[in-house]
Amino acid sequence: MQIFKFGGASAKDANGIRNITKIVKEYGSPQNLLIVVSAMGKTTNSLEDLTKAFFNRQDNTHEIFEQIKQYHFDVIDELFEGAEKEKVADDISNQFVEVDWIIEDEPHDEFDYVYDQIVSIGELVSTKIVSAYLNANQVQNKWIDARGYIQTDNTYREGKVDWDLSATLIQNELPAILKNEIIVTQGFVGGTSENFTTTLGREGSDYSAAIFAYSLNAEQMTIWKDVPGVLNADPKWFDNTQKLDQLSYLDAIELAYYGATVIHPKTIKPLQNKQIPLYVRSFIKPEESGTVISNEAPKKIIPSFIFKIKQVLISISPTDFSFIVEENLSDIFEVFHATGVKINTMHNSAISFSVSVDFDERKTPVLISKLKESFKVRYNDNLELITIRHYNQETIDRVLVNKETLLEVRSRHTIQMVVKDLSN
Ligand SMILES: Nc1ncnc2c1ncn2[C@@H]1O[C@H](COP(=O)(O)OP(=O)(O)O)[C@@H](O)[C@H]1O
Ligand SMILES: N[C@@H](CC(=O)OP(=O)(O)O)C(=O)O
Repeated sequence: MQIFKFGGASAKDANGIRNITKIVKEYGSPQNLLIVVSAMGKTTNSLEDLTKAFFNRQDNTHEIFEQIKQYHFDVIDELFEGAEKEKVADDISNQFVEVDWIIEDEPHDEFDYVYDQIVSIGELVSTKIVSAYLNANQVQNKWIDARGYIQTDNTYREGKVDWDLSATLIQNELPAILKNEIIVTQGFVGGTSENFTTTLGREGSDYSAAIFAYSLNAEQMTIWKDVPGVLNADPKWFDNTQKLDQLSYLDAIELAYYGATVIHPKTIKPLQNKQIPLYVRSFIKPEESGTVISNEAPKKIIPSFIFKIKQVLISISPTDFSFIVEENLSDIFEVFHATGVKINTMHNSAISFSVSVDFDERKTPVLISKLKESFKVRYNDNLELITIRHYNQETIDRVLVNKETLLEVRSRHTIQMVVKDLSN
């Protein structure tokens, strides 16, 4: 059993979908292959814009949606002909109608719930297109709705997976189908016991693929990316990156956790639990070997760099004479939990607790005002968080050129620095 995952970058246009088909034909097998696909290109961002526009009752709500639809219909136009084209276009129109119904009403429901009902459409339509194109090109496959298999609670935008139920549903139904044909399904989406749609968190399609891999006891999982494999830094920010041919599960979890966006952080643990190797390979050069993530540690350790921008460094101190650890930490964590803000790094002294978090236009102001109800709060925004895994002094010096360090946290293998860019 193999799992392939194709992300938005690989399915961004008609040529991308042709390339996916070529890869499946060359490197996949006609049975025992489950393919997880994300929304096409940057569709999820556009659907987020649509959800916000709908909530803010913006005049351009319908215009944004029309652009999203047109993007998909243009791809269908390029990929299919005649009756087949009409059939696929009809199917996609029917999917989009579900969103039309939502945005024609007034926004009454909770934002996160509505977000999931709208944003999930990206994966539903991309998989219909990919599945139809594969079938039209001699790759027999069945489209399945992941919402019937990946079961979550109702934490919208960050659905918590019910592993036992999901694994049971997957094991009960999918192996029989996979004996005869390939399955094509959605990443990122799940379903609740009441049949509402949830999403698993941004970039969660890798995680979906891992849930299927775990539940089906796959021999291996491959994520096809626009990079040659896992590199020691994001090539969008860093020149002269090096490919890591081999990576231990532990290092991969740490890199993803600290923000290496090449793999969703929740992806690795389920694979590690079942010792399923994860291959990260290039859809541009599929013949190359990529990176393998498994139990085997590489012989040579290469330092890795992770940058996160738009950081807010928040310093929290008691308004009375109490110490931070003994008396205040649980209250502070409670506020972070209640506002759904994740801490990227933290440090405490006797009377202050500092954290760095991603700036979020909705959540950050709420977090700060809630903290201000009980604490003295100071904050600094527009900062960067630099993490170096397997650091040494030379690597630290390299990243700190023209930066002022505001916070530093070190462990044996990892250093994190919150810095201000002085060149702006
Ligand atoms: N350490 C890293 N190694 C490789 N790519 C990285 C790394 N960190 C971040 N990236 C970024 O991850 C991107 C691929 O992931 P992503 O855009 O989520 O793909 P997809 O959406 O197609 O699944 C690359 O284009 C690269 O910019
Ligand atoms: N489409 C979702 C889920 C996802 O994982 O996408 P990608 O595989 O393109 O990162 C997102 O953009 O968040």
